[in-house]
Amino acid sequence: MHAIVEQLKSTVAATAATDIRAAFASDPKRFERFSARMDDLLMDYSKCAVNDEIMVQLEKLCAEGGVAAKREAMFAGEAINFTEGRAVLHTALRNRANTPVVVDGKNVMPDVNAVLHAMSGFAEGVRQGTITGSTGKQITDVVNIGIGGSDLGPAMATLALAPFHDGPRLHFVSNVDGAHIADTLKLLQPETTLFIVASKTFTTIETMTNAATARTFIADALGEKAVGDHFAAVSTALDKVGAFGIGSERVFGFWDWVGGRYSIWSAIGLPLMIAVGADNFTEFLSGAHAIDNHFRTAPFRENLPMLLGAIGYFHRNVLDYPTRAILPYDQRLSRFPAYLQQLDMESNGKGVTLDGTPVKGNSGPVVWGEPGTNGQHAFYQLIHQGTSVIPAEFMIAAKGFEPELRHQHELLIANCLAQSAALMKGRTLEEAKGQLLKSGMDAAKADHIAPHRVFTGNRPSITFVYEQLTPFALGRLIALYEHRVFVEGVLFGINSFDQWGVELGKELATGLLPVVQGKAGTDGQDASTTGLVGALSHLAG
Ligand SMILES: O=P(O)(O)OC[C@H]1O[C@](O)(CO)[C@@H](O)[C@@H]1O
Repeated sequence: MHAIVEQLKSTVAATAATDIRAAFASDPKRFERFSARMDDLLMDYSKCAVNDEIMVQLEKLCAEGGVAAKREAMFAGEAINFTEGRAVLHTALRNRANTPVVVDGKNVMPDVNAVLHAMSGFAEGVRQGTITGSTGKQITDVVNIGIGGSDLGPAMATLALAPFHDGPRLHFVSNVDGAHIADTLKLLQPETTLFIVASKTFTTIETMTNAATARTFIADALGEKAVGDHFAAVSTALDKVGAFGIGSERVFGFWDWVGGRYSIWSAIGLPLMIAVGADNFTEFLSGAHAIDNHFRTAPFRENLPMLLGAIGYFHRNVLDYPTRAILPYDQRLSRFPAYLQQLDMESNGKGVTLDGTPVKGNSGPVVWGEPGTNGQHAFYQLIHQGTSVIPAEFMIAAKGFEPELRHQHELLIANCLAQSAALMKGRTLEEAKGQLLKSGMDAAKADHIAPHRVFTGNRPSITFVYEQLTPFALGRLIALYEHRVFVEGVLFGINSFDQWGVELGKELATGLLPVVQGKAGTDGQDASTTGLVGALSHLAG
């Protein structure tokens, strides 16, 4: 592995591969050679600093890194999340072929199908008004209370699939900041509100605290007995849910082999199903299943997740780029960058390899982004002219859902394509100066101003194009990124499926709560924390 990375670095240095602009000038077939398709989903990576030699080496890297074998181990239910002793089987949740998937000697598919069946019965009951609130009124508002993977997936996907949303209104409460639930409850009538408490562990302090506040909201308005009619729960910890007082017919389970950030396909997707209906949810699963099959069978140069992972690794560990920007040209994908932050950074933000030794080189990059065109008017300045190179990942549908606003979609497409072209082409000093002279500026001033109007170009980007953001297309897009994270994790040599890095802060917060409440002193706290506690308590009065 290390040898191929070194080889890739020398290939980059020796072949002037980073001159993407020159590569386009000399090869009219570059787009055909460095793009791949899966049905209507096109991945254009021709604007990355790759050539055939680099692609051959990346393929070799994936082969030597054992990506294919590890992929099969994941699909087969091996306990690849070894620090937690768990299989990693979110793929079983969308296994529309229903082929057996065996964990600890048991085929999990009957349980997966049974939960899906129960979810659709409940979701359709809420949507059609056969499941009502305690006073018999139809549910108009559903509030999902969860955080991290128990929030980001359904929140992102519900927004993304707004054109398919014909069920009750959905709200998402995640933050332990009381402002979040208070602002949400202000909009709601207890009689017509259903809360879904979503927590894999059913111990997460944010979710349990918000759930207790929601419970009081119902009990105060409708009486203690009404609670059962206004709550449902999603969890792997069914014993803990029972103690909260939610009837078993309203509890939807999943399993420890589903990671939180991979759980949108499980009962965590219940709010999405209530919003768009069971058939659309099934389509969403089918899109992901299509990518799963593609990931397992397509050859490297046609395999979208493999290519995306290999190029991601190339950017991070060969070219040393510290971040990547996710730039959907789709307002409805505005939460997709946040979703990918958890997926990618919680999975691959690790410092040790599988054998516990420090990662050589880099592990996962910082992932960030905002939808275009808004980002253009905010941070694209730095992407175009800043001192760091930031690989950008664009995505755009050929068709919007508003035929009457087609001209707006055309503008959106033009902007998306213009950005990747500008990043690649840039503008030389001569071009900048020529433009200024043409505009009538005198030569001395043009000399002075032109450097500020230079774009270095050669800034890499990947663009995804698809027909329309349907449930199928969204499922495909998410699964594509999941497998990209998997490929990169294998190449980094890390376990992508645990998240010990979130634990220390949680432990310290538990210890600090009595200090903040004034029930314990600051003995043993560091001087900064002691000072901050003092300042906050003084200000709170
Ligand atoms: O679903 P739970 O158990 O409430 O956890 C919420 C989130 O918290 C984390 O464990 C991180 O603290 C995530 O991995 C998870 O998605």
